[in-house]
Amino acid sequence: MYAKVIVDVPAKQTNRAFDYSVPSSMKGWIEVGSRVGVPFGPRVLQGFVVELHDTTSVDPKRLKAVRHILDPAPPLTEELVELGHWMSETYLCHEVTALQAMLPGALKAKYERYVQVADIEADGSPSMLLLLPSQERIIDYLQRKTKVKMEDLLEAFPEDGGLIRDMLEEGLLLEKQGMKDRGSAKKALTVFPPGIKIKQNEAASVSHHEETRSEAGSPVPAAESPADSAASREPLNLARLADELPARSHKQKEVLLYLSENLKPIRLTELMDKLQVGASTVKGLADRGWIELREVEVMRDPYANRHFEETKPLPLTDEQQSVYDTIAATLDRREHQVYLLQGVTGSGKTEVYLQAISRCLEQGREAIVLVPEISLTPQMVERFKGRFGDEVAVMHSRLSAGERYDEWRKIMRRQVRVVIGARSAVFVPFRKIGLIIIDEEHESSYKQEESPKYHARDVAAWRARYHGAAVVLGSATPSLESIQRTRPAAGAGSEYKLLMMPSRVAGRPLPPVHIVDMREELRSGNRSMFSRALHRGLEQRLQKGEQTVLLLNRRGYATFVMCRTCGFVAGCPHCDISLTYHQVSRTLRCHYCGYAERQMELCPDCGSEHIRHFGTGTQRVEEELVKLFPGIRVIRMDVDTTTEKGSHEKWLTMFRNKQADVLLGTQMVAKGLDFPDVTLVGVIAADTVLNLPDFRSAERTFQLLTQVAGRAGRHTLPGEVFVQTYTPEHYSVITASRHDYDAFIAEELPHRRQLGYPPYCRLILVTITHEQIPLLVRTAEALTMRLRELGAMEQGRAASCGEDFFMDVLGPVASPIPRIKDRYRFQCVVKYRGEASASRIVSRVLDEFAERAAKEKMLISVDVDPQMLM
Ligand SMILES: Nc1ncnc2c1ncn2[C@@H]1O[C@H](COP(=O)(O)OP(=O)(O)OP(=O)(O)O)[C@@H](O)[C@H]1O
Ligand SMILES: [Zn+2]
Ligand SMILES: [Zn+2]
Repeated sequence: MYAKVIVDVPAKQTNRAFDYSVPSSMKGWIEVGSRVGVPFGPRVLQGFVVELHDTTSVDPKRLKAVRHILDPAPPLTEELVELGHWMSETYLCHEVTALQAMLPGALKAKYERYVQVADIEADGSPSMLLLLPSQERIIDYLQRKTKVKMEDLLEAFPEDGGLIRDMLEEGLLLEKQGMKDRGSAKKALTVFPPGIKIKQNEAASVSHHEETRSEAGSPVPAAESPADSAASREPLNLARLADELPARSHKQKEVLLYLSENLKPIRLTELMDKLQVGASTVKGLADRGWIELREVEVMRDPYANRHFEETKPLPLTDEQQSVYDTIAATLDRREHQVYLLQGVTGSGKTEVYLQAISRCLEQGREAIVLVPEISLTPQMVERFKGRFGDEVAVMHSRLSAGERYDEWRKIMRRQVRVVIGARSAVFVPFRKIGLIIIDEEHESSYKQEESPKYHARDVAAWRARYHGAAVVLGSATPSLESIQRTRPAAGAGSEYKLLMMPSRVAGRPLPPVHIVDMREELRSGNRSMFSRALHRGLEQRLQKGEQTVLLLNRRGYATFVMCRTCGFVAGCPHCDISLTYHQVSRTLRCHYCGYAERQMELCPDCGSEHIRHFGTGTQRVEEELVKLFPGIRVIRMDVDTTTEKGSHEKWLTMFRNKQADVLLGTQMVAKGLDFPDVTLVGVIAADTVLNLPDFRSAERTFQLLTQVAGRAGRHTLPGEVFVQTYTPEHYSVITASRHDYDAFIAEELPHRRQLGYPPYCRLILVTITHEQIPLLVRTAEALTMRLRELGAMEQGRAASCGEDFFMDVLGPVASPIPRIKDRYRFQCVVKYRGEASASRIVSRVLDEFAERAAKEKMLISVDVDPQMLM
């Protein structure tokens, strides 16, 4: 048997599958999707099996063999391997990068370099070797230990770095590379009464309230287990043994009696807690061979101590019902279809998701729910756990690597059938997907900014097509790309189908939104960041004991340091960007390269002491709130206050329990929250996004304002919204204030069409970086020219066959951030319409330039469908 393996070296030369032979011992094990260790040159690398064959075109004698299989069951499915291939072509990334992105961080290989003594004997010339005493000491040290890391060796012989290097060069020492996973299963000592035979898998949920679903359906290494041998003997009678013990061993008696009544494995710590005995008491019994004590894998469950109120399906409103019926019919027919569910804020989209998932589970299929990271709030998790209980795994970045790994293992073991998570949860290794839901589908966080630069929406559609599954994209403010796809294309049907829920549940009205012109405020002498109207609104809410949500957009309110005498702004010496002030550590930091320096006391330019630290915008708002309304209780949620694990949850619970009057924050407070007593929403400054040099800025402004306005008056109390702005005439502000999506796109789409931006064209952003500008400019220009040339040729070819294809290349120009980490950055933008040939052209040009780029140390990166042109 032969395997094609993609190795873990993201480079052009290795971006293809290599052939290996499969030793017969592995034949029953190895599968497409297995993670393996394979010899590659002098090293052993991690790789993924992408194909298995009985024959090979390579001379079998020249093939190396697969060295190890790294996991008991393959972490990837055949489908995911195929998806990886599609991603590499679509997003122009290395295939291994795509495959790696599908695994939890814990499974990503970490390489460790070990130092070994060369096998001198085998060289046949031992007598020729004359070792220096210092060399002998090093060899002696290495022979006494195993797996000595290079760093450790250098630490043990701090004087001899040069000597060690020489020994490596002379071949006296060898460097070996080993592999290690970043995270691992957590183990806990577990007590086994005699005669209890248990499989590793089941042991995993020992003494956990979750019941164990049967087999994972995957082979697990037959661990040498003491319980197995115990089982072959006649089970010991624990009660009788307890009698044999002397009276002073009453603690041990207690343990034996407990175990004789509860003939099942129990975690050591739990047993100690229960019976108030020490570990030595239990270990003593194990030493006598009466019980078994061994380590088993346990699951970390971040929600273990949480009780979720069970919820029952609500009777649906007419609008919900008709949307649900359409989705359910598609599920029943096992058809593939992407739905765009446009439902205003508070229209009850979540209840539709829940009931659609129920239907999908009844069919024995699985469901994935994606939500933006910041709206993966406890409230959201609660809704799904409340309906589906232990069937739900949660994946988000606030879990530790270990916790995430455990959630992922639950999926591998088929212990859960619903996953709710942020972007990367789209890759969970389910095998029978029936439904994928993407909530707030317009959110830019569904696009990954690092390679693989995939969009979860498109990956979801791909997977759903593979499985014959439905996709539901939900939003009150769909992205223009998605809404465009609901419109019939020339000569064909539409790609997505539009479903609408235009009204709020129970006939509740959308809140009135008042636009406040802040220029007007200034003219009337109000210099505060609160307009008089918002001030009055806050006052009223405080009197009535109702709550307020205040939004301050983080972007545009950077936290920087400026000299008030000369206007000097502290910038990063390596990047063209200002440094960010971190109040806690009193440092200035660069968010792009990590450069940090101490807070300035004097201006480096003019020596002035008048340095002003602009704290986070939210911090300033908080200060002003407290000044204006003494005694006001404010919860501030921003990057500074939510880094600590669980802090998010803590703040929101406090707010829900009405321990605060105001929830003040960045985008975090705009989405998904559903609090009955919030009757006022204030937007401190609506323009901060509008001023960004980004063709999506109007769309983002409209979305953010609509979302945050949607937090008010969601239950019985009516709500009200104030939007403060310096551009009250802008259509994104006006249409958002009227909750009028159609009016917004009626203004926005013609702009996009005129400028040739998405959704009318697609974009590919090519960024080129180098330390020297002249070289950079030359290469950037050559590359852009070549793109233009090939684009024109393709356009000509398409025109002659009557195909619709258009391609244009803008640039090259300096990137909006012209320098990062001492590298200058230039970019060009490919605009195109029509089928995928543009990415083929870009891919071809990259290939042509690969050698030159390597020689010149030029870095070229590509972003297909970029969210930002940065
Ligand atoms: N059929 C129903 N009957 C009664 N109440 C409902 C029903 N459906 C939803 N609700 C309630 O209406 C409120 C709003 O629903 P939900 O949060 O799902 O809205 P949404 O459409 O997701 O809004 P947003 O886009 O703002 O997140 C919730 O409190 C929910 O419990
Ligand atoms: Zn100065
Ligand atoms: Zn920097």
